[in-house]
Amino acid sequence: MPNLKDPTLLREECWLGRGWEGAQETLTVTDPADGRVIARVPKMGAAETSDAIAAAAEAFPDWAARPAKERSAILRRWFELMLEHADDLAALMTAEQGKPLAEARGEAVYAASFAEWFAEEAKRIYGETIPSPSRTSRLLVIRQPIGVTAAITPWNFPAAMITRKAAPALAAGCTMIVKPAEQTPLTALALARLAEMAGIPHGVFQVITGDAREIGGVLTESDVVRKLSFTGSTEVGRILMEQSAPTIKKLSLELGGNAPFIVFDDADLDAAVEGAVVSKYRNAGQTCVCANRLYVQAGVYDAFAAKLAERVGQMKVGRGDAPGVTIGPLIDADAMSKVEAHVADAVEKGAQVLLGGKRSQVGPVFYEPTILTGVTQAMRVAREETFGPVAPLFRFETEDEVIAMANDTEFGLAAYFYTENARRVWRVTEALEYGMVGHNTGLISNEVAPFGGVKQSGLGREGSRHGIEEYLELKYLCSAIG
Ligand SMILES: NC(=O)c1ccc[n+]([C@@H]2O[C@H](COP(=O)([O-])OP(=O)(O)OC[C@H]3O[C@@H](n4cnc5c(N)ncnc54)[C@H](O)[C@@H]3O)[C@@H](O)[C@H]2O)c1
Ligand SMILES: O=C[C@H](O)CS(=O)(=O)O
Repeated sequence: MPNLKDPTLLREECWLGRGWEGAQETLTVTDPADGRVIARVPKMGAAETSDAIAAAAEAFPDWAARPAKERSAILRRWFELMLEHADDLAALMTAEQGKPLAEARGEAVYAASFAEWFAEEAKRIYGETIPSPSRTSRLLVIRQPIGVTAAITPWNFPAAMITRKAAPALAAGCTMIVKPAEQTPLTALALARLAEMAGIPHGVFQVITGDAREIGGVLTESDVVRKLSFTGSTEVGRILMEQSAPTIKKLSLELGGNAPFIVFDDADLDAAVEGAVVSKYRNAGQTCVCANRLYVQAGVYDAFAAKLAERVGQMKVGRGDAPGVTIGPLIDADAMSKVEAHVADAVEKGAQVLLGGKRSQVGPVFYEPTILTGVTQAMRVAREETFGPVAPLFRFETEDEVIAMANDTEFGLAAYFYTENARRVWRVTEALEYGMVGHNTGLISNEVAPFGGVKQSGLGREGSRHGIEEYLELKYLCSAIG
């Protein structure tokens, strides 16, 4: 475990309504780079989840009744504390998730930005007046917090996926119970420690670790929990959607992706290579918006492949806390098996390995940054989210052909394309069936823009002015004055 500047950020207890709580049974937290146990956290279950829901319900009225400016100031303090402790948050993320330290620090700042943004949005939850159709009535709309909410989050962005939910929830006046991924609880618990330091009252923000199915079952079945925000695989999103149906919960689902990355003949190839690198290899390819399929127009295919290989060949595989490392470990052996299966399937069906294509010597869950050529739609990499540092290059001839291939998936989260043709920008942007599109860039995520997907990549949006609407209900008043 790294030495933290503030050791109180390393928590092996849950942050619940009554404060920090342990449990007889614990779950181990391991460093993915070498499998070492770095901490133990409580294995909480149904009883503790029910208690957390009760505490959240008890805290809700006062938190919702506070002036928005007061909630805003507390969220702002949480933001400031995240920035002040960014190095410690980064050290915890690298220790339990494996990402390179520089990326982890970037995530700490990114996570903090959601608290900053929604501290501001808290003060702008406006209502509406509506011109009445009659002389004797007056109509208006107010926005109110939905109440007790829950969040279930993934391991790949242990900090940002929590604040992207908790910040708007608390800004709106809701209370939130977070169940982080079992692989990355330490970052979540450190955020809880910072929430405690920021003065977020007990019960308003809780972090519970333990049995995912058991905790998730109680959260989804409870009629007190009026909103569930989930980020994770589409498969689990379906399960939670089904479990939430009996209580008609409001849902936000940020699910799987299968991003196309399209390079047209007229693209700036150097820019396209840089965009491909940042989109594909960030977090060792373990991001929901990473380029999963790279479509390159025939006229520039060989040149792009060569440039990309030269650039990727400079990458360094290793532990995330080692100097100069750009590709850290995959999260676990299952992730490694999936990446290997995807590469083997592609090669078996005729693809060639231009670079990498095998496990790194660094360790059992390290995979070499890889480029495949001669890839076709018949291969698994075309249909499934690889979630690893593998760039499969597909060749295409025409714009219509590549749009059809890009849209030939049940996913619709992010898509990218490179062209210098202004007319093509509008044609391709409007034709791509995705929630988010990057033009001449491979990095689109920030706190001010609406993040989310269409089709089976999810429901709703996070961040931006839209993100807070997920935690509000509209109430319409018709007042007779005649
Ligand atoms: N769209 C986005 O913003 C976004 C962001 C990050 C990750 N993801 C997606 O998440 C996936 C990778 O993350 P992951 O492996 O953590 O996903 P996952 O779906 O396996 O797990 C996500 C969370 O759900 C919990 N969970 C799993 N099964 C559950 C159940 N039956 N009941 C209740 N909770 C359950 C896990 O403990 C974890 O906290 C990828 O598909 C990736 O694309 C999407
Ligand atoms: O994995 C997907 C996350 O949303 C990562 S990011 O928001 O694109 O940084």
